[in-house]
Amino acid sequence: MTTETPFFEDVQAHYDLSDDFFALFLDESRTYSCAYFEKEDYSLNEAQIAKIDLSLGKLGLEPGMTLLDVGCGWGATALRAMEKYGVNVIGLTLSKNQYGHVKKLVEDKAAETGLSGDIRLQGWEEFDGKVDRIVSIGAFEHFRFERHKQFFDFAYNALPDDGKMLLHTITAYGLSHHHETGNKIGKDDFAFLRFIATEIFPGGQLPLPKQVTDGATNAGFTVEKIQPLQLHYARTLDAWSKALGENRDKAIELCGRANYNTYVKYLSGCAASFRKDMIDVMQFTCVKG
Ligand SMILES: C[S@@+](CC[C@H](N)C(=O)[O-])C[C@H]1O[C@@H](n2cnc3c(N)ncnc32)[C@H](O)[C@@H]1O
Repeated sequence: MTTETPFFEDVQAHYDLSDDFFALFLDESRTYSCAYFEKEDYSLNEAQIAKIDLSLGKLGLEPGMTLLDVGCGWGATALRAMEKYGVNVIGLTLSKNQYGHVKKLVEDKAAETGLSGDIRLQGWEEFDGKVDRIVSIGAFEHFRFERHKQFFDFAYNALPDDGKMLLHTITAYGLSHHHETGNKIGKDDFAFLRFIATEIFPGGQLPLPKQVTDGATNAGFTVEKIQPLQLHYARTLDAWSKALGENRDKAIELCGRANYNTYVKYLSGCAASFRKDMIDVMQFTCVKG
């Protein structure tokens, strides 16, 4: 456990806008991260389940283990882990709305399966237990550079000698990458990323892939595999944009025209940033031992 206070206010400013609003464009599992279109004809929901299975499948889960989900969102990964792998789960979120939504679902699943399911309104900064495996999907972007070392040390110490962590995060590319690839990046591209880090995800920061691998290896992990999913995120964002557009009137009724317009800009602009190779999204399999 660290002595740091999690960034509750910044995180809640985004996720606690309105559950009904997010439900208008997310799939029915309310997974809010890059889907994995493993098969060309997958629906968004099938691709979200495929991403969750891809992530959990890298962890070597065995029935009876305890899995920590750092940034459990609306609970799809924790529920799937209980159902498919027979593991106990602890899920952490900083969002009050997500906590209210997932706690009951996971408790019901625990009663049905005889497993333990514990959802907490708590940051990893405040977590003090030992677990067998860690999964973290789409949360690292909120942790801030100055806490990366603490996060990797925390994860390393929470795991047993043969422990594993699957870390899934959006990453940025530096100027040297754009020089090498001949990618034409302009002021507007950087202005868009600033808009995301101020108006959409306040305090959000995108690491370079090397920052993730250095952070993990400095803590003692070996990064066994890195899997980029860049164009899968563009496609996910297209699906969210389309669904939001189809629900325009309801979205405006729930959250106002300004929020609707901001989300249209955010979702379509992020899809373009993935396609332009400005940003990527990667799964890092970090193993101890
Ligand atoms: C983009 S959502 C992803 C949710 C989920 N993993 C998914 O794929 O749908 C990011 C999640 O990270 C959580 N989060 C952000 N900072 C956190 C922290 N310091 N500790 C724990 N959770 C955090 C948020 O509350 C939210 O649940």
